[in-house]
Amino acid sequence: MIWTNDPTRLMLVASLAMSYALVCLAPYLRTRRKHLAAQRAKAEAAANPGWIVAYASQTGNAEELAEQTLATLRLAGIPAQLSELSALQAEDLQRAERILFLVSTYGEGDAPDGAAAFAGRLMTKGLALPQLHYAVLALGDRAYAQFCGFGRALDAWLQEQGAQSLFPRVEVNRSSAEAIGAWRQQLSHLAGTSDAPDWGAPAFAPWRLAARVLLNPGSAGAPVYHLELEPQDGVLPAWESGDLVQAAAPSDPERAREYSIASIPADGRVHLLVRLHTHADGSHGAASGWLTQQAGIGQTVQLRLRQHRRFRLEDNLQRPLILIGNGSGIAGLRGHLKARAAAGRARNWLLFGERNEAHDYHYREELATWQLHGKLENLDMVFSRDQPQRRYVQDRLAEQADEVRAWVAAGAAIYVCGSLDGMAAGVDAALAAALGRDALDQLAVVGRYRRDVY
Ligand SMILES: Cc1cc2nc3c(=O)[nH]c(=O)nc-3n(C[C@H](O)[C@H](O)[C@H](O)COP(=O)(O)O)c2cc1C
Repeated sequence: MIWTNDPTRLMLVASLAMSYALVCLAPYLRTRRKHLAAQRAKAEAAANPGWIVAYASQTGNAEELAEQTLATLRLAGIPAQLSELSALQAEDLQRAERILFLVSTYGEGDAPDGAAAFAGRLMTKGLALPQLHYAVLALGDRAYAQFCGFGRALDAWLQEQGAQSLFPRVEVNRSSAEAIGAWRQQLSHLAGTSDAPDWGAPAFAPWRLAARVLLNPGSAGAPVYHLELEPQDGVLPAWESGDLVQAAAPSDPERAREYSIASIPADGRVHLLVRLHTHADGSHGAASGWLTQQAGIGQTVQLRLRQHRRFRLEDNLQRPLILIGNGSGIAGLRGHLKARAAAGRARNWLLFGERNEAHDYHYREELATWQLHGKLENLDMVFSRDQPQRRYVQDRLAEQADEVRAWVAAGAAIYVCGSLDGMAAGVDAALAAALGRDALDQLAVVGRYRRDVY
């Protein structure tokens, strides 16, 4: 710069320097303002931690209701956060002033898989919780002996710890709209809103039945059909492998059945595996009878797709995968294998059980093709009735304990899909024997042991 005494020029230089300083300062001030705001928010959050909406869910019902509960609170301006029950530590419970628990029940009155560790870790001990106000929404099904067993146990434990209930436990039988309505009403009352969004019945959409094939002619078991469906409006909704559909017979829309989706959106259709259910009196199950016997090709079927986060691949897409199942459980596992093949993930090990190789080897060619192209590293098919001594998938798993340990040590995740009776408990025991019970529980907590058993 050339030195000058000219006052006009001096003014100009000074104002330029000032503008430059402001330009430099503005981002700094913005960042600082943001920083201070974040600090203030943090301090406020510490002073008033807000409400916690904690859920324990196996197939997503409790999770979905927890999300709706959270939305209702936030709409009312109440700070609230969502948490899986298993993520809560003793200190969180002792610090919190308000927690809404939404939990389902599995097994025989047990916690859903993901919450087993919470039940074992915290609910077996005493923990003073006099500051805690809470409510429980317990999901279950009256067809089971221990109706809402886990929700009731959680409620009783909280009472014993001195926590105070905000209103009596609400029990939901088979997603009853009435009970869910009662929970919503209590919530609106607490939150001081009358304009809570309606959590109305899920919307079903019309789909066209495009194909149906009997997969197991001559089987000793009930007939299993492969179905393909296309949306009537031609617009394929998004879903991920592991998700479910709900389907109901037109004659009995109240009793929708859930089926695992056996395809991925790239297939252009929803594939389902439906086993025809026959009651003792010879009549067919409403949904399975409708889907496999009554609905004709081209006819409209009402479906609703449902996210099933607990059984999605998520981060496990990157990991080696051990897929275990039996019977119609191949549906959910096939969805995952398709997603893996599409993503170029080849470290897949399928252990699958059915009755006879001659009749019940579902998707045989497809599995062989994946193997041939290196997309399925290990395939263990176990046919229970092809030898004098019955053999099940858990027996194979027990023989392969070393291999299971090696895969898990290499970071594998484990997915189990199929029947609860006979398979799920046997597989769980074989995995616990191979890996150790605590290690298996820990895998469930971090989402590396996921089950869709029914
Ligand atoms: C294999 C299995 C076992 C179940 N056991 C029970 C039970 O013992 N008691 C009960 O009330 N409900 C039981 N249920 C019903 C579930 O709790 C109910 O379907 C609930 O809506 C599931 O919610 P979620 O999707 O959040 O896991 C069971 C369901 C299945 C599939």
